[in-house]
Amino acid sequence: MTAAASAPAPRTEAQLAQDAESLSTVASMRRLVPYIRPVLPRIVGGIASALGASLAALAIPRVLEWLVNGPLTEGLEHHDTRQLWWGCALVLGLGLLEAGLIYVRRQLIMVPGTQIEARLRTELFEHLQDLPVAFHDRWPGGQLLSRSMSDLGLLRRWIAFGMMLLVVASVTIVVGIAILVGSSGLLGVVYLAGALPMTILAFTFSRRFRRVARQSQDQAGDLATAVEESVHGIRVLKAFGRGRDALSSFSEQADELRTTELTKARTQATLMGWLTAIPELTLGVSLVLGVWMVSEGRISVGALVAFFATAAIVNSPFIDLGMVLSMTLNARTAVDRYFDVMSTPNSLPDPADPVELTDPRGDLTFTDVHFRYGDAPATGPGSRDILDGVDLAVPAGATVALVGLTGSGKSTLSMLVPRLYDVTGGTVAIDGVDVRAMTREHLRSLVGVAFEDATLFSASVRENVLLGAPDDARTDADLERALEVARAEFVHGLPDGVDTTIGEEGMSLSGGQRQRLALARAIAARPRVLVLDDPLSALDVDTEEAIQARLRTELDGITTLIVAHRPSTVALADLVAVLQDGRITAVGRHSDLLATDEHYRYVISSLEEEFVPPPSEEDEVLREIAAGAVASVRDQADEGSAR
Ligand SMILES: Nc1ncnc2c1ncn2[C@@H]1O[C@H](COP(=O)(O)OP(=O)(O)OP(=O)(O)O)[C@@H](O)[C@H]1O
Repeated sequence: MTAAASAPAPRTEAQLAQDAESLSTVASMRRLVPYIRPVLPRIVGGIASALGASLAALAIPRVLEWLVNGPLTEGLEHHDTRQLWWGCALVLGLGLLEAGLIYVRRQLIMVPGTQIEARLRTELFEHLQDLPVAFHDRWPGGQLLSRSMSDLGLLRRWIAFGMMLLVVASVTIVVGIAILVGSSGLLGVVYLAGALPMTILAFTFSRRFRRVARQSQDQAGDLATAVEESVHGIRVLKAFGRGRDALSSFSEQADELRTTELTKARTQATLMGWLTAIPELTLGVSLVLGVWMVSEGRISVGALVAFFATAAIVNSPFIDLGMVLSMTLNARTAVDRYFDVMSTPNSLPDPADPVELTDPRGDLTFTDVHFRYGDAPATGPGSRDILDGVDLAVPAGATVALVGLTGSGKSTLSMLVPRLYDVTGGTVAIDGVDVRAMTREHLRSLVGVAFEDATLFSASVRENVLLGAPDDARTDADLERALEVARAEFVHGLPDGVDTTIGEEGMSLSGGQRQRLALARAIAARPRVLVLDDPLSALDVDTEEAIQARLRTELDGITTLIVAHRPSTVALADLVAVLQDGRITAVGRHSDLLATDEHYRYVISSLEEEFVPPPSEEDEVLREIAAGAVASVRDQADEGSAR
């Protein structure tokens, strides 16, 4: 059994969500510590400034108490206003200090949030690049997009605002209540009694809000996938007139998200309502009690004023707490969703002790290769290995065409060479070295690939073609050579030649043009082993022939495995290998196989049926008849208009 076969099955999205749910909010957020550590001084400075501002605010009522009890009563009786002025100056000073500290807090806290967000996003992108194709088969693009954009945006806002407000609100409440209980005794205890139902409420709210927050962020990801898919497939939707269907299914999803968002907003509004009402209620009760206590001479008027001024200051963080709690739970969901991806290990790791081929020849061998996709059922139909013991040797410098019925596994076999997937049994080797014994970077410097579905990037032609080229083969001459072999000289007619930026995924080019650039890219990489998966399928016959002629000399010395979907592609090859029932059942020259192998004859005849032949003499005659018919229609029209 191979390493890949024994690897644990990847966690599904639902399982990952469950794993995350089992963590406490503190445990979940603790995963951010390595990211927060480098910017910790600024964050601590910001929190300290915010705390200083709150303490300055809490000190103001103490000065007011002293002013009311001292300078305002006794002082004025003795016509002594000096202390009054000093008191006013102190209140002003504390107010200015509070404002100054709030300014410092904002300055300090602004940067860390954006720094952490940028680092998290870059690492996510890096990890996504590193994860194998099998991961991307399972994860919808929109989910990854929403995790790297909106989730990280939520996290930035929490770091810049929520985290600090959480600390400041908690400290202000604790210190404020301690002051209230310490200075006003019974009044403080009454106020404190209100904190108990609020704690219970906050706890119940957290559980409910967490569930709905996760649901809404997951639904937003699904919605992003729907947008991505319909934008990607806009041509198909328009061509089949399915725009309305796409819209109605999108509206359904958008409605679901809206309903979840509303539930979330209602849950938050309920909590905020209670967090506003309970302190106000306790304040009301305290007011009645306080007035009675003053009338009974149990506390001074100054103490009562100070109590209410302090309680007013403590009330506001109670209200903030509702908002901060929901921000924190949103951020926690964002962290969970981020680490769902980041904690997915790479199932195709580099070996601990990699082998490097210093002078590669390019012998490519498949020995008893087995493969099945991760989502294949363990039993029943579809449980068989797609590749079920493939043995094939492509000698260095040879070109072998892989031929088989549709769905026989030709593309799958070709993807095992650059390790886009790993075998689940057997080995794929270059010069006798298992491809899994090399680093992926080294392996991919040896192997060039071009697929039928030519993917290009929104970058210049030059950048696209030289994407995989080694450092010493990136000159203009290298670029021109690759373009010439792939017959992609059309790029010189583009507005900025090879420096023209081609639109998103190269959609501004024709299918054939994209394929030629993808082929040029594979050639520019100067590989020892070239894997071509029907890279000429979108080309007209003349262009294909011209490219084939050029490739035949160019491929001399490069080991080439070419998946053939057209009989003409077979002409490129020295040998043809027939893939049937997951195995190579015959290897030989095209003419020999035609004579000896019944399955090969069947496959070639089915490929010929699909293949549109080049124009024949008969076509030329038909074309002339058609041209004549068009001309006679035009003549009749001219006559009609003359009359
Ligand atoms: N990413 C995937 N996940 C699961 N199954 C897959 C995946 N890609 C291909 N398959 C399945 O593997 C089998 C072989 O597919 P593959 O594309 O290798 O065949 P092929 O011979 O190249 O076909 P064609 O000639 O039509 O291109 C098919 O049954 C296909 O449904």
